[in-house]
Amino acid sequence: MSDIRINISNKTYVLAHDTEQFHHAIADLDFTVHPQQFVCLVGPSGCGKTTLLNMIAGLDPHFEGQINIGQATQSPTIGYVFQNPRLLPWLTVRQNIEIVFDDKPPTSLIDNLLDNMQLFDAQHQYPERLSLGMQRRVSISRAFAINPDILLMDEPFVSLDAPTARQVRRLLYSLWQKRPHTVLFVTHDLREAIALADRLIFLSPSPMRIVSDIEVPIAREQRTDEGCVEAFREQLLQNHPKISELL
Ligand SMILES: Nc1ncnc2c1ncn2[C@@H]1O[C@H](COP(=O)(O)OP(=O)(O)OP(=O)(O)O)[C@@H](O)[C@H]1O
Repeated sequence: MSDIRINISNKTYVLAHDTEQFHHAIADLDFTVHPQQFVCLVGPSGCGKTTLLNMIAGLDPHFEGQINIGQATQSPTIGYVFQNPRLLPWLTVRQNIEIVFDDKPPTSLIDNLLDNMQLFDAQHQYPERLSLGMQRRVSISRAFAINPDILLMDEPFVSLDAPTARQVRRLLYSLWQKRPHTVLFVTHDLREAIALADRLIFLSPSPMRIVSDIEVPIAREQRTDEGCVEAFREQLLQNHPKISELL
């Protein structure tokens, strides 16, 4: 897998054709993500983060600019964890993960994912019986199942209570360490971003641009130390006061 280059000069939504009303969502956004880098995108509500992920996923081709992922000859595999877990209610946990395969996947692959996400005992349950935290773990497992080159995650822990979010974050992190992929992870939570990311990209209100692009210098083994994360957060807010306006 090579670098991902994102260079978007303009993304505009047409709000009403008859009155020529537009929303200028993204302008002059240019950055490169290196293989297996974990990047958190942080920006205010409505600034265009989901729009950007949809464009990278190929779900929205209507923009000016270029997104270059991997080799031109080989299209990359992209996993997408949406804000809403989007599980199929008539399928069990296990079937909701298996559904991303054309043929039946190896039993051990699904077993390992279920095990890693602490879902093994719930594998035959249907989504309506699952807590939101469990549903989110299923959707993360489903995205990892295809062993993606790039994993797009759109606020996957939003609306979870703090202890559940911490638990799912730890599970995600340990899964990612076993199978590192390039990750673009959207969040509003600066502590969460610092605990997970190699790099933080702060984004402006629309039209969305990069405000700051900052490496996280904390060693991986120290990321579970909340004191360490908090100290870096305070330092960041002090050195880059504009960031607090974006949270
Ligand atoms: N299909 C669409 N048609 C018109 N406007 C849209 C469409 N999709 C998104 N928008 C607008 O584009 C802007 C960016 O939306 P987007 O969902 O990408 O923001 P976001 O940063 O992901 O927000 P949040 O953090 O609240 O999820 C918003 O003003 C939104 O109303």
